[in-house]
This record gives sequence, C-alpha cells and structure tokens, in this order.
Amino acid sequence: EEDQQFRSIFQQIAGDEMEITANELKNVLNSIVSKHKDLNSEGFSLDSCRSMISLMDMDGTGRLNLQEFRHLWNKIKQWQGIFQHYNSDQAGSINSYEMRNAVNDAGFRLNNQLYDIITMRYANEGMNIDFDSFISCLVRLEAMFRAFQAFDQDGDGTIRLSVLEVSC
Ligand SMILES: O=C(O)/C(S)=C/c1c[nH]c2cc(Br)ccc12
Repeated sequence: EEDQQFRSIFQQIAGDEMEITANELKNVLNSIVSKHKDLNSEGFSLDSCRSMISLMDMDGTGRLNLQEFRHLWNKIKQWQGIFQHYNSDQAGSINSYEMRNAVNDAGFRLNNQLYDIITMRYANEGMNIDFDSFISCLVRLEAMFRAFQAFDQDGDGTIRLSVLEVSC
C-alpha cells in the first residue's frame, strides 16, 4: 500500500517520461520544505539537486527513475530525522557544534579541520546551518566517500589520482 502511494507520488512528479529531472526534484523538495515550519531553508538550489541526482543516478541518465528516487528519498528522510534531533528548539537551523554531532550520526568520521571547513562552507552569517545546507553537505560527503572507496581498491585508505581522475 505504502509502495503504491510512493509510486503515485513519483508518477505525479516525474510525468510520462517516468524520470525526475533536477528541476522537478528542486520543485518537489522546496514545496515540502516550505510546508515544514520547523525547517529553515532558503530552498534547495538547482546545483544541489544536480549533486543529489549524480549521487543516486545509477544508470547514468542524469535523471532519477523510481528506485533511484526512492533511495534518495529514504536518505533525505533519514538525514532529516538526524537534523530534527538537533533542531530541538525548532529554530530550524543547527549550530556548528550540533552540525559536528549530526554529521557523526550520519556515519561520517571527519577530523577537526574538516568539520571546521564544512561549517565555514555551509553556515550562514549566524554560524548556523539551515536544513537545505545540511542535506547538501551530506550529499557531497556521501559522494566524496563513495568516489574515494571506488578508487581505493585494496582498501588501505590511500588512493592515487591522476589530474584527469579528479572529478569536479
Ligand atoms: O517530519 C517528518 O516526520 C518527515 S518524514 C519529514 C520528511 C521526510 N522527507 C522529507 C524531505 C524533506 Br526535503 C523535508 C522533510 C522531510
């Protein structure tokens, strides 16, 4: 039953071509976020949505089919739960200290320097991280770690990259 519901939601977003473009993803994510008064967001950018698609796009179409969209949806739902855990005061954003714990809860183990870098990259003037920035950060972390693992064949935690292999 729940799957039918999900399939029909996907159908509404994707339309006849049964694939979701970055623009369609941006519109649906922003319509959901705008309904969540407990989530601060300036809205997902098209660039962030392109990153989400490239993270999930297994068949290289540049669009999301049903199972790719379901995988992304479940990720965002999981990450949203983590964000809400730290957004206890319902302020809609989390501070840099909470960001460190939230990134940890999402399964990423970073060093202090990296935590500082991602805080500077994603925090707003008040040094707080909005929901869309939080999701965008985790999408990029997931993509980076997945790319690293793809190169680290022997699993020794080090890789060699030629200039051509350094993807943007
Ligand atoms: O508040 C909730 O219980 C859920 S399940 C929220 C969400 C579940 N998926 C989401 C995606 C975006 Br974008 C924003 C909020 C959610």
